Amino acid sequence: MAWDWGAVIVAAGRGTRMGVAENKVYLELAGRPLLEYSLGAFERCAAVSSVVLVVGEGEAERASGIAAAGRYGKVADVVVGGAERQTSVYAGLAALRTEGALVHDAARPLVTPEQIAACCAAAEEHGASALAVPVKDTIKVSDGQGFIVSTPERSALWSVQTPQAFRRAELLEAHRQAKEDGAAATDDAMLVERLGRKVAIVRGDYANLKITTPEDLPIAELLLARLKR
Ligand SMILES: Nc1ccn([C@@H]2O[C@H](COP(=O)(O)OP(=O)(O)OP(=O)(O)O)[C@@H](O)[C@H]2O)c(=O)n1
Ligand SMILES: C[C@](O)(CO)[C@H](O)COP(=O)(O)O
Repeated sequence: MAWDWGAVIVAAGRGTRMGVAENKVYLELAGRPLLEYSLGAFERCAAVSSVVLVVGEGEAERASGIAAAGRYGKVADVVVGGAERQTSVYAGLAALRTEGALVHDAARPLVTPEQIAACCAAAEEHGASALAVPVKDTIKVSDGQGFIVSTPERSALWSVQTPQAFRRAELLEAHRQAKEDGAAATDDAMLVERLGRKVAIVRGDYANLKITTPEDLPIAELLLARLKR
């Protein structure tokens, strides 16, 4: 890679949709905390030199302990996140020093070093990139009252994942601008898109699922056993 790459791994959520009392990134997947899988993938990706781990209030010791026990030596900093994913990413970015910045959800444990490297390569070529898979279902837009208003053409729809990769200064600027404008986004690409920049799609893998609701965990266990990640 031409750029030096660092990663922000966001792990400061609550897991509300998971319906558990603790932050879901500490739930076990095949006997190891979810968080460890992402740390492992970034550790094994040669393109990445450092990782900033963003954790919840009061969780720094627990997260640092997991990073130390697993010898994830690329973890350069552990910072406390915010109330929303967007504020957590912003906090992590502020602590990153590399030219390239990857952003990844700790809630996506099945990411691979190859996918991370592919995002870095595409961002170096196009300015920014995001891992994504083609949508399999037909997607409807609702009126918010329980009725369908339209059906977007499926062939143009992608379900975007993480990692997403950017030039760090550009992503920081996009976050700064969004904060100033009061713009909320559910991913980082969206913040860069709103500044008129292009984000390249990197074809990902359906197995890189986000552990969001209870049925996702047993599915991830099956995938893990099958894919030997
Ligand atoms: N304030 C927040 C919210 C989310 N995240 C992180 O962003 C990723 C994706 O978020 P999501 O799946 O929504 O996680 P939660 O916020 O924990 O889940 P929920 O929305 O169901 O509460 C997760 O790795 C989560 O830890 C974060 O760092 N800070
Ligand atoms: C960033 C993301 O994982 C891309 O699919 C997703 O948007 C995170 O959303 P969430 O609302 O934090 O679950």
